[in-house]
Amino acid sequence: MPGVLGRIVQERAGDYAAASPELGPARPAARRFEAALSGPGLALIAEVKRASPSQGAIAPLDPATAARAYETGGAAAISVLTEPRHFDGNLQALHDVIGAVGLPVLRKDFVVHPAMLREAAEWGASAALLMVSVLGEATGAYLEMAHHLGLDALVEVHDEAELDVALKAEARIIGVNNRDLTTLNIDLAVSPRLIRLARQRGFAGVLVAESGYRTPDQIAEIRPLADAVLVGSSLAGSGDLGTAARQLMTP
Ligand SMILES: O=C(O)c1ccccc1NCC(=O)[C@H](O)[C@H](O)COP(=O)(O)O
Repeated sequence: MPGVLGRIVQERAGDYAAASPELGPARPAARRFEAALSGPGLALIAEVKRASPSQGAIAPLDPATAARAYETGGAAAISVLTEPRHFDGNLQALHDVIGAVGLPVLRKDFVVHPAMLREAAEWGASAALLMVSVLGEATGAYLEMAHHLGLDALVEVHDEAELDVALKAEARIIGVNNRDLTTLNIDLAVSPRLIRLARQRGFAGVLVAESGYRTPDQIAEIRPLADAVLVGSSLAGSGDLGTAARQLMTP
């Protein structure tokens, strides 16, 4: 895996190399994250994102305060980055956000070990991100582990081959990332193309457009196609997160 993605995956694998892969007992599926994205209209997943490889430092957000602002601004769910080296995230941020809002919370990380899912469930997250670019054919096994733990899974794809893997794994929620994680280039045409393709292939689950959205006009393009949109940098760096969330999503 080339580029920054390869480096992050290697680092996260090292972080969890000594962790137990035991999941523990099965937990009931609450499906709160899925339900929050399934209502009428385009739902917003607003991301607590303090830094990133593409932007460097974005804003020194207090996670709980940021999440409350997003909730006030109309978000349907919150995404919290827990990767420490490149995104300035951590599990405490996840914990703080879960305690601060009534919305379902997604653990956004580079899941490479079952312990990362166990942690997400134990800390009270509703969902975890599973990246096909990272997990490949193991995506289905990780999806089963997430469901065993009562978690929803946002299964992320960036091209047609990855979409095929997500469909074969019987993902219920598929996210299409506009950002190529090897080059970090953003192409907002990726989500519409793959979302249409997923529907043509009979996918009846939840479809999420991810990354690169900054303006209401860009949101208008994806509104008729996606069930939800995941937005991080443009909201996190806005200075007034609640107002920015509401203005972005106002048609
Ligand atoms: O954001 C990055 O630079 C990045 C680099 C390498 C791997 C992942 C990366 N981002 C993860 C995400 O998918 C985004 O945080 C999320 O979709 C929100 O994107 P944006 O609204 O563009 O911040």
